[in-house]
Amino acid sequence: MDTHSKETHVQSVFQKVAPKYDLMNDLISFRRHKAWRKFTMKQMNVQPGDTAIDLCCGTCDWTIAIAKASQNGRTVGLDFSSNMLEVGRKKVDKEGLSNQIELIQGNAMELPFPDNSFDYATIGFGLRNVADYSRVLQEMQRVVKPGGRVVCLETSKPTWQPFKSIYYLYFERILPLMGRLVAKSYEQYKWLPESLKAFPGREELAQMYREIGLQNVQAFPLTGGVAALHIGVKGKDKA
Ligand SMILES: C[S@@+](CC[C@H](N)C(=O)[O-])C[C@H]1O[C@@H](n2cnc3c(N)ncnc32)[C@H](O)[C@@H]1O
Repeated sequence: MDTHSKETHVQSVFQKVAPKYDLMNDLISFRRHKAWRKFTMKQMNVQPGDTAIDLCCGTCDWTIAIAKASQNGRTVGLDFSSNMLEVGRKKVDKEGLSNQIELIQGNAMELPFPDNSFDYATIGFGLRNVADYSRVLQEMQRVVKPGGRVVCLETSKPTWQPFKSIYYLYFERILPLMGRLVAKSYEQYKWLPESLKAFPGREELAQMYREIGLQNVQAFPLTGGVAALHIGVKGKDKA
């Protein structure tokens, strides 16, 4: 799929699933995504005053968690789906964080910020959806300060048989049916396994981090490798 077709397809998927996105996340991951997010926040160790940009922020769960941890630190959420942002904005308002969190409709491939702007750049279940993974990681590296972190939480590929076979059966056959039943979106939930197929495995993604120059790269498998957390640091020489 070329860049334009992938972006158009992905945008239409999320415009459609936005109202049911949070419910479906709980269902399809058996609520594991909450534990993955908690583990991620622990590893990030955000300090009061830290600043962050959350790419592909969607309905803003991670954006809100970062803003709370950084207390008064500037937090930006960026996404290209107006419907996902709308759901997110309601949650941000409900949490009383609308003065701290700035939500922007934009493309993760071209961040509208100067170099060295943030302490963290994060992307949650978003990298798999973009047209050029490496370009987005480079953009994340560009906008963090030297010493800042590029953090990616994403579905991944378990390698251990027989778990792997059961997982693929669930992901490719059962999950789209759940999408049809609950969110009335069979085609949209078919996109999840399709996008995972093309996405690098845990080690390959860590290698991609290193290739663009990120340092001290850590890759954590989550729940038998069905998800993974990657963290890399921007070198002081990259200012
Ligand atoms: C699976 S959702 C993840 C939402 C949220 N980060 C989370 O952790 O639940 C993926 C999001 O990425 C957004 N997205 C995909 N490609 C994008 C791009 N190129 N630029 C901006 N947003 C994008 C979609 O609109 C969608 O809201």
